[in-house]
Amino acid sequence: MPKEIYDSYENMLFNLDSAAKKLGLDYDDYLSLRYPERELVVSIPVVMDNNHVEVFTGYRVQYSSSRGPCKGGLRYSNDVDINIVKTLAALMTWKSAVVNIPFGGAKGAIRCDPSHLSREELKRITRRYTAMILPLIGPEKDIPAPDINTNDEVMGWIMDTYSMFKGYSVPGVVTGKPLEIGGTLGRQGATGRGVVYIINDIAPLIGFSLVGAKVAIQGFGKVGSILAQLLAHQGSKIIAVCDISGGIYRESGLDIDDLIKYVNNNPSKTIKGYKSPGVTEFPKEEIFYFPVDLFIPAAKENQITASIAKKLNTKIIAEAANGPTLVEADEILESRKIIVIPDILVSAGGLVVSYFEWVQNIQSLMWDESEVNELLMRIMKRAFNEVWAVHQQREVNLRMAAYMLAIDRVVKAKKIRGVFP
Ligand SMILES: NC(=O)C1=CN([C@@H]2O[C@H](COP(=O)(O)OP(=O)(O)OC[C@H]3O[C@@H](n4cnc5c(N)ncnc54)[C@H](OP(=O)(O)O)[C@@H]3O)[C@@H](O)[C@H]2O)C=CC1
Ligand SMILES: O=C(O)CCC(=O)C(=O)O
Repeated sequence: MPKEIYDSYENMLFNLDSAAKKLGLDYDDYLSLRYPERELVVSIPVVMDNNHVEVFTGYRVQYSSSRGPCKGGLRYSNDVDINIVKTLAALMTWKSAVVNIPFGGAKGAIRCDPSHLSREELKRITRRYTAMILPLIGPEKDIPAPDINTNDEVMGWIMDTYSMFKGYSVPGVVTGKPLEIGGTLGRQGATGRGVVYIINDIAPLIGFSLVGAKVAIQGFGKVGSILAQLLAHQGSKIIAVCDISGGIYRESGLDIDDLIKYVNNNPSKTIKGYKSPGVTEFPKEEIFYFPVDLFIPAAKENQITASIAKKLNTKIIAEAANGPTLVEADEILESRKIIVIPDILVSAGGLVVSYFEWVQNIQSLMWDESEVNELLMRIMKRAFNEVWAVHQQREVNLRMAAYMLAIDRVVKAKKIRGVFP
């Protein structure tokens, strides 16, 4: 058993190397996949509301463009560094390949705490960051999208800044933007919707039913809240959720529609202070320990460590967050027969609908929401079936199956392009 790996990039490399080995790849054929194509670190000077200047650090990592333009979200958080951005950019590469859409992978971040910044400060930081990464992005090169603590409004600011430099409107430079400026119907709930589609796909194959299933969810943001709502509407009991402020629990299931309304109206945009009959509070670190049928990490990476894996009391984990499970935890979960549906498959819904948004932008088309959701379901189902087939044929777990599918596709693209001898 390998030592417990807390370095997220090492964690990703471990999975990449294992998949390459199982595929029987030559080291020469996949060595370049262990490195990002391009990394940019920028220092962003911004005049704050108090008229003093602060300098923020920003990142954009383009991991691979072998299968198409680089694609991936932009995160605002105090705990980002180049290592985590590289990891997330790699995961985007594998994710695009698993769902077989013509994108590579990228990720961006700005080290900041948005809860301590005014809207105007955030806007100035975003605009300056955009100007500084401008040579790297564009509809044919690299297309940012929302991730932790960013949203459609932030995407609108990026689009505007990029368009100002170009001298004309370029909607296709970002996805996840407001509908009024070229966003697509269906993007806001797409990641959560994709998670629920995949759980519905796997359910009959493993004798699982979402109706009446007990669920715990870590993270109640853009992804966690929507998937909680969709699962609740399908008859699951969401017994516990948490965000950065703490957790809430109700044995008979939380009223998710009511909770979403509460969070939207709460000035802190958290679940803190939510009261309802039968609801009790718990410290957020305890989210892992409720006896449930389905556990969904929807917050951030490196959450499920070996010690947590030993105690998790669930049948299935659906990784809505990117990179929530450490390698050593994976081994423990497998030995405990807990099924892990990996991030690069189950969380791909947002990416897929971003692809639809980009397609609409470059063709000046506008699709109906039903068209978006139907095609999302088809693409997610195709990806699930392909991962499941590798899982069955090669007798590997679902993460390894997804990595094998993805890496094979990226290596083939590189070979066809003549990158390797
Ligand atoms: N947005 C997207 O389309 C996609 C996102 N993802 C991944 O999903 C995850 C969530 O992203 P998203 O929903 O967009 O981000 P948001 O910023 O909208 O939400 C993040 C949620 O996680 C909570 N959170 C953060 N840290 C902790 C913690 N230590 N313990 C418990 N809760 C915590 C936040 O709480 P609070 O709000 O109180 O800070 C918030 O509820 C990330 O891993 C992201 O990379 C994956 C695919 C696509
Ligand atoms: O919508 C996108 O392009 C990317 C979303 C993302 O960052 C992710 O899937 O992690």
